[in-house]
Amino acid sequence: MTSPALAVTALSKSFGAKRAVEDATFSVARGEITGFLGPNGAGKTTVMNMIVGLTAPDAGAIELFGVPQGSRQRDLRVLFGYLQEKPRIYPEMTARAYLRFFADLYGIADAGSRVKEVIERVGLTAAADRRLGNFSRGMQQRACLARVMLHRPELLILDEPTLGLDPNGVADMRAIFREMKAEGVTLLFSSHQLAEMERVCDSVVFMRQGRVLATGRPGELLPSGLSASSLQVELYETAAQCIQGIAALPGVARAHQIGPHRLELVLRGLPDDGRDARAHAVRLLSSAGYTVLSVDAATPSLEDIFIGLTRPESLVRQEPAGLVH
Ligand SMILES: Nc1ncnc2c1ncn2[C@@H]1O[C@H](COP(=O)(O)OP(=O)(O)OP(=O)(O)O)[C@@H](O)[C@H]1O
Repeated sequence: MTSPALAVTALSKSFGAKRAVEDATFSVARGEITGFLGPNGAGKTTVMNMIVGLTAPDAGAIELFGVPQGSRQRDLRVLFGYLQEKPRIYPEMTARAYLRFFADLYGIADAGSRVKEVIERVGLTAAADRRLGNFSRGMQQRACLARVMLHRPELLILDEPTLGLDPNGVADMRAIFREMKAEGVTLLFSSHQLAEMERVCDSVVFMRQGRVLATGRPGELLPSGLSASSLQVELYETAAQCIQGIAALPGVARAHQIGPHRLELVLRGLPDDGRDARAHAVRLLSSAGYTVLSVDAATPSLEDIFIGLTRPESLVRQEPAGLVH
């Protein structure tokens, strides 16, 4: 079996009394885009710094393409590129000069043509001879991304690459990720842009308070308490009037208001079959005297999952403002 691009096992790190990362285990499949998610201070940057060798773990193991970190067999640094959160640029340099400077520093043989290639890859050809200081935040971020891909790494590790970008900048970044994936590059990136993660990620890893809470494919991850028997129900009656009565019905595990006439309902003891669950909900609510206008299987978004995992006491849909930078 082919080894994953990255395997992190039981990784821990403390800074003094602060346990920044505790027993973190996850892997990143080759050729996939993996999103690394968690609230501020979850430990994502610390994990990334340990993966790339900037921070020494207290315990645990890291393998890159099947090779243990610290092994002398191969210089692992050539395998990955790392874009740190808030990377530094040299504002007085043009994008081309900046990239040429690093290409020479890294000893890249075909520096001139490789610089041209990466400039094209991140869509900066027209601006290549402008000074970085005059670039927008999104363009600066693209120049930094170009820098970390100069040496043709097989794995890109990107810490908050979309932080501070406007929606166009985020969409550009997403397109670049997809193109890189199509070329066979593996990506691991942290982000708070949940909707963006959902659209671009093959897999996600959730962290909170130093621990990995969940890993998996976005469509398959379910927050605790949500299951395939979670439904969104639209009623003729107002949700506020009937929420308590519905929550008290036998067979209803939870009921939350999610709109003036909409409820999220979790039924008890049903098989994971959406059709059965919907039919059951209609019968249950109708026989209790409610008028059901529609019932949909609730497909949790990454945002729902994030809230479910990071605030287990609350599965009520909330505005993302408190979670997004
Ligand atoms: N060098 C350090 N010294 C002391 N504490 C640190 C150090 N680096 C990180 N921490 C602490 O470890 C915890 C994890 O921080 P980390 O930066 O890894 O989280 P994060 O998930 O990347 O957060 P953010 O999304 O805000 O960047 C935080 O409580 C942080 O304050």
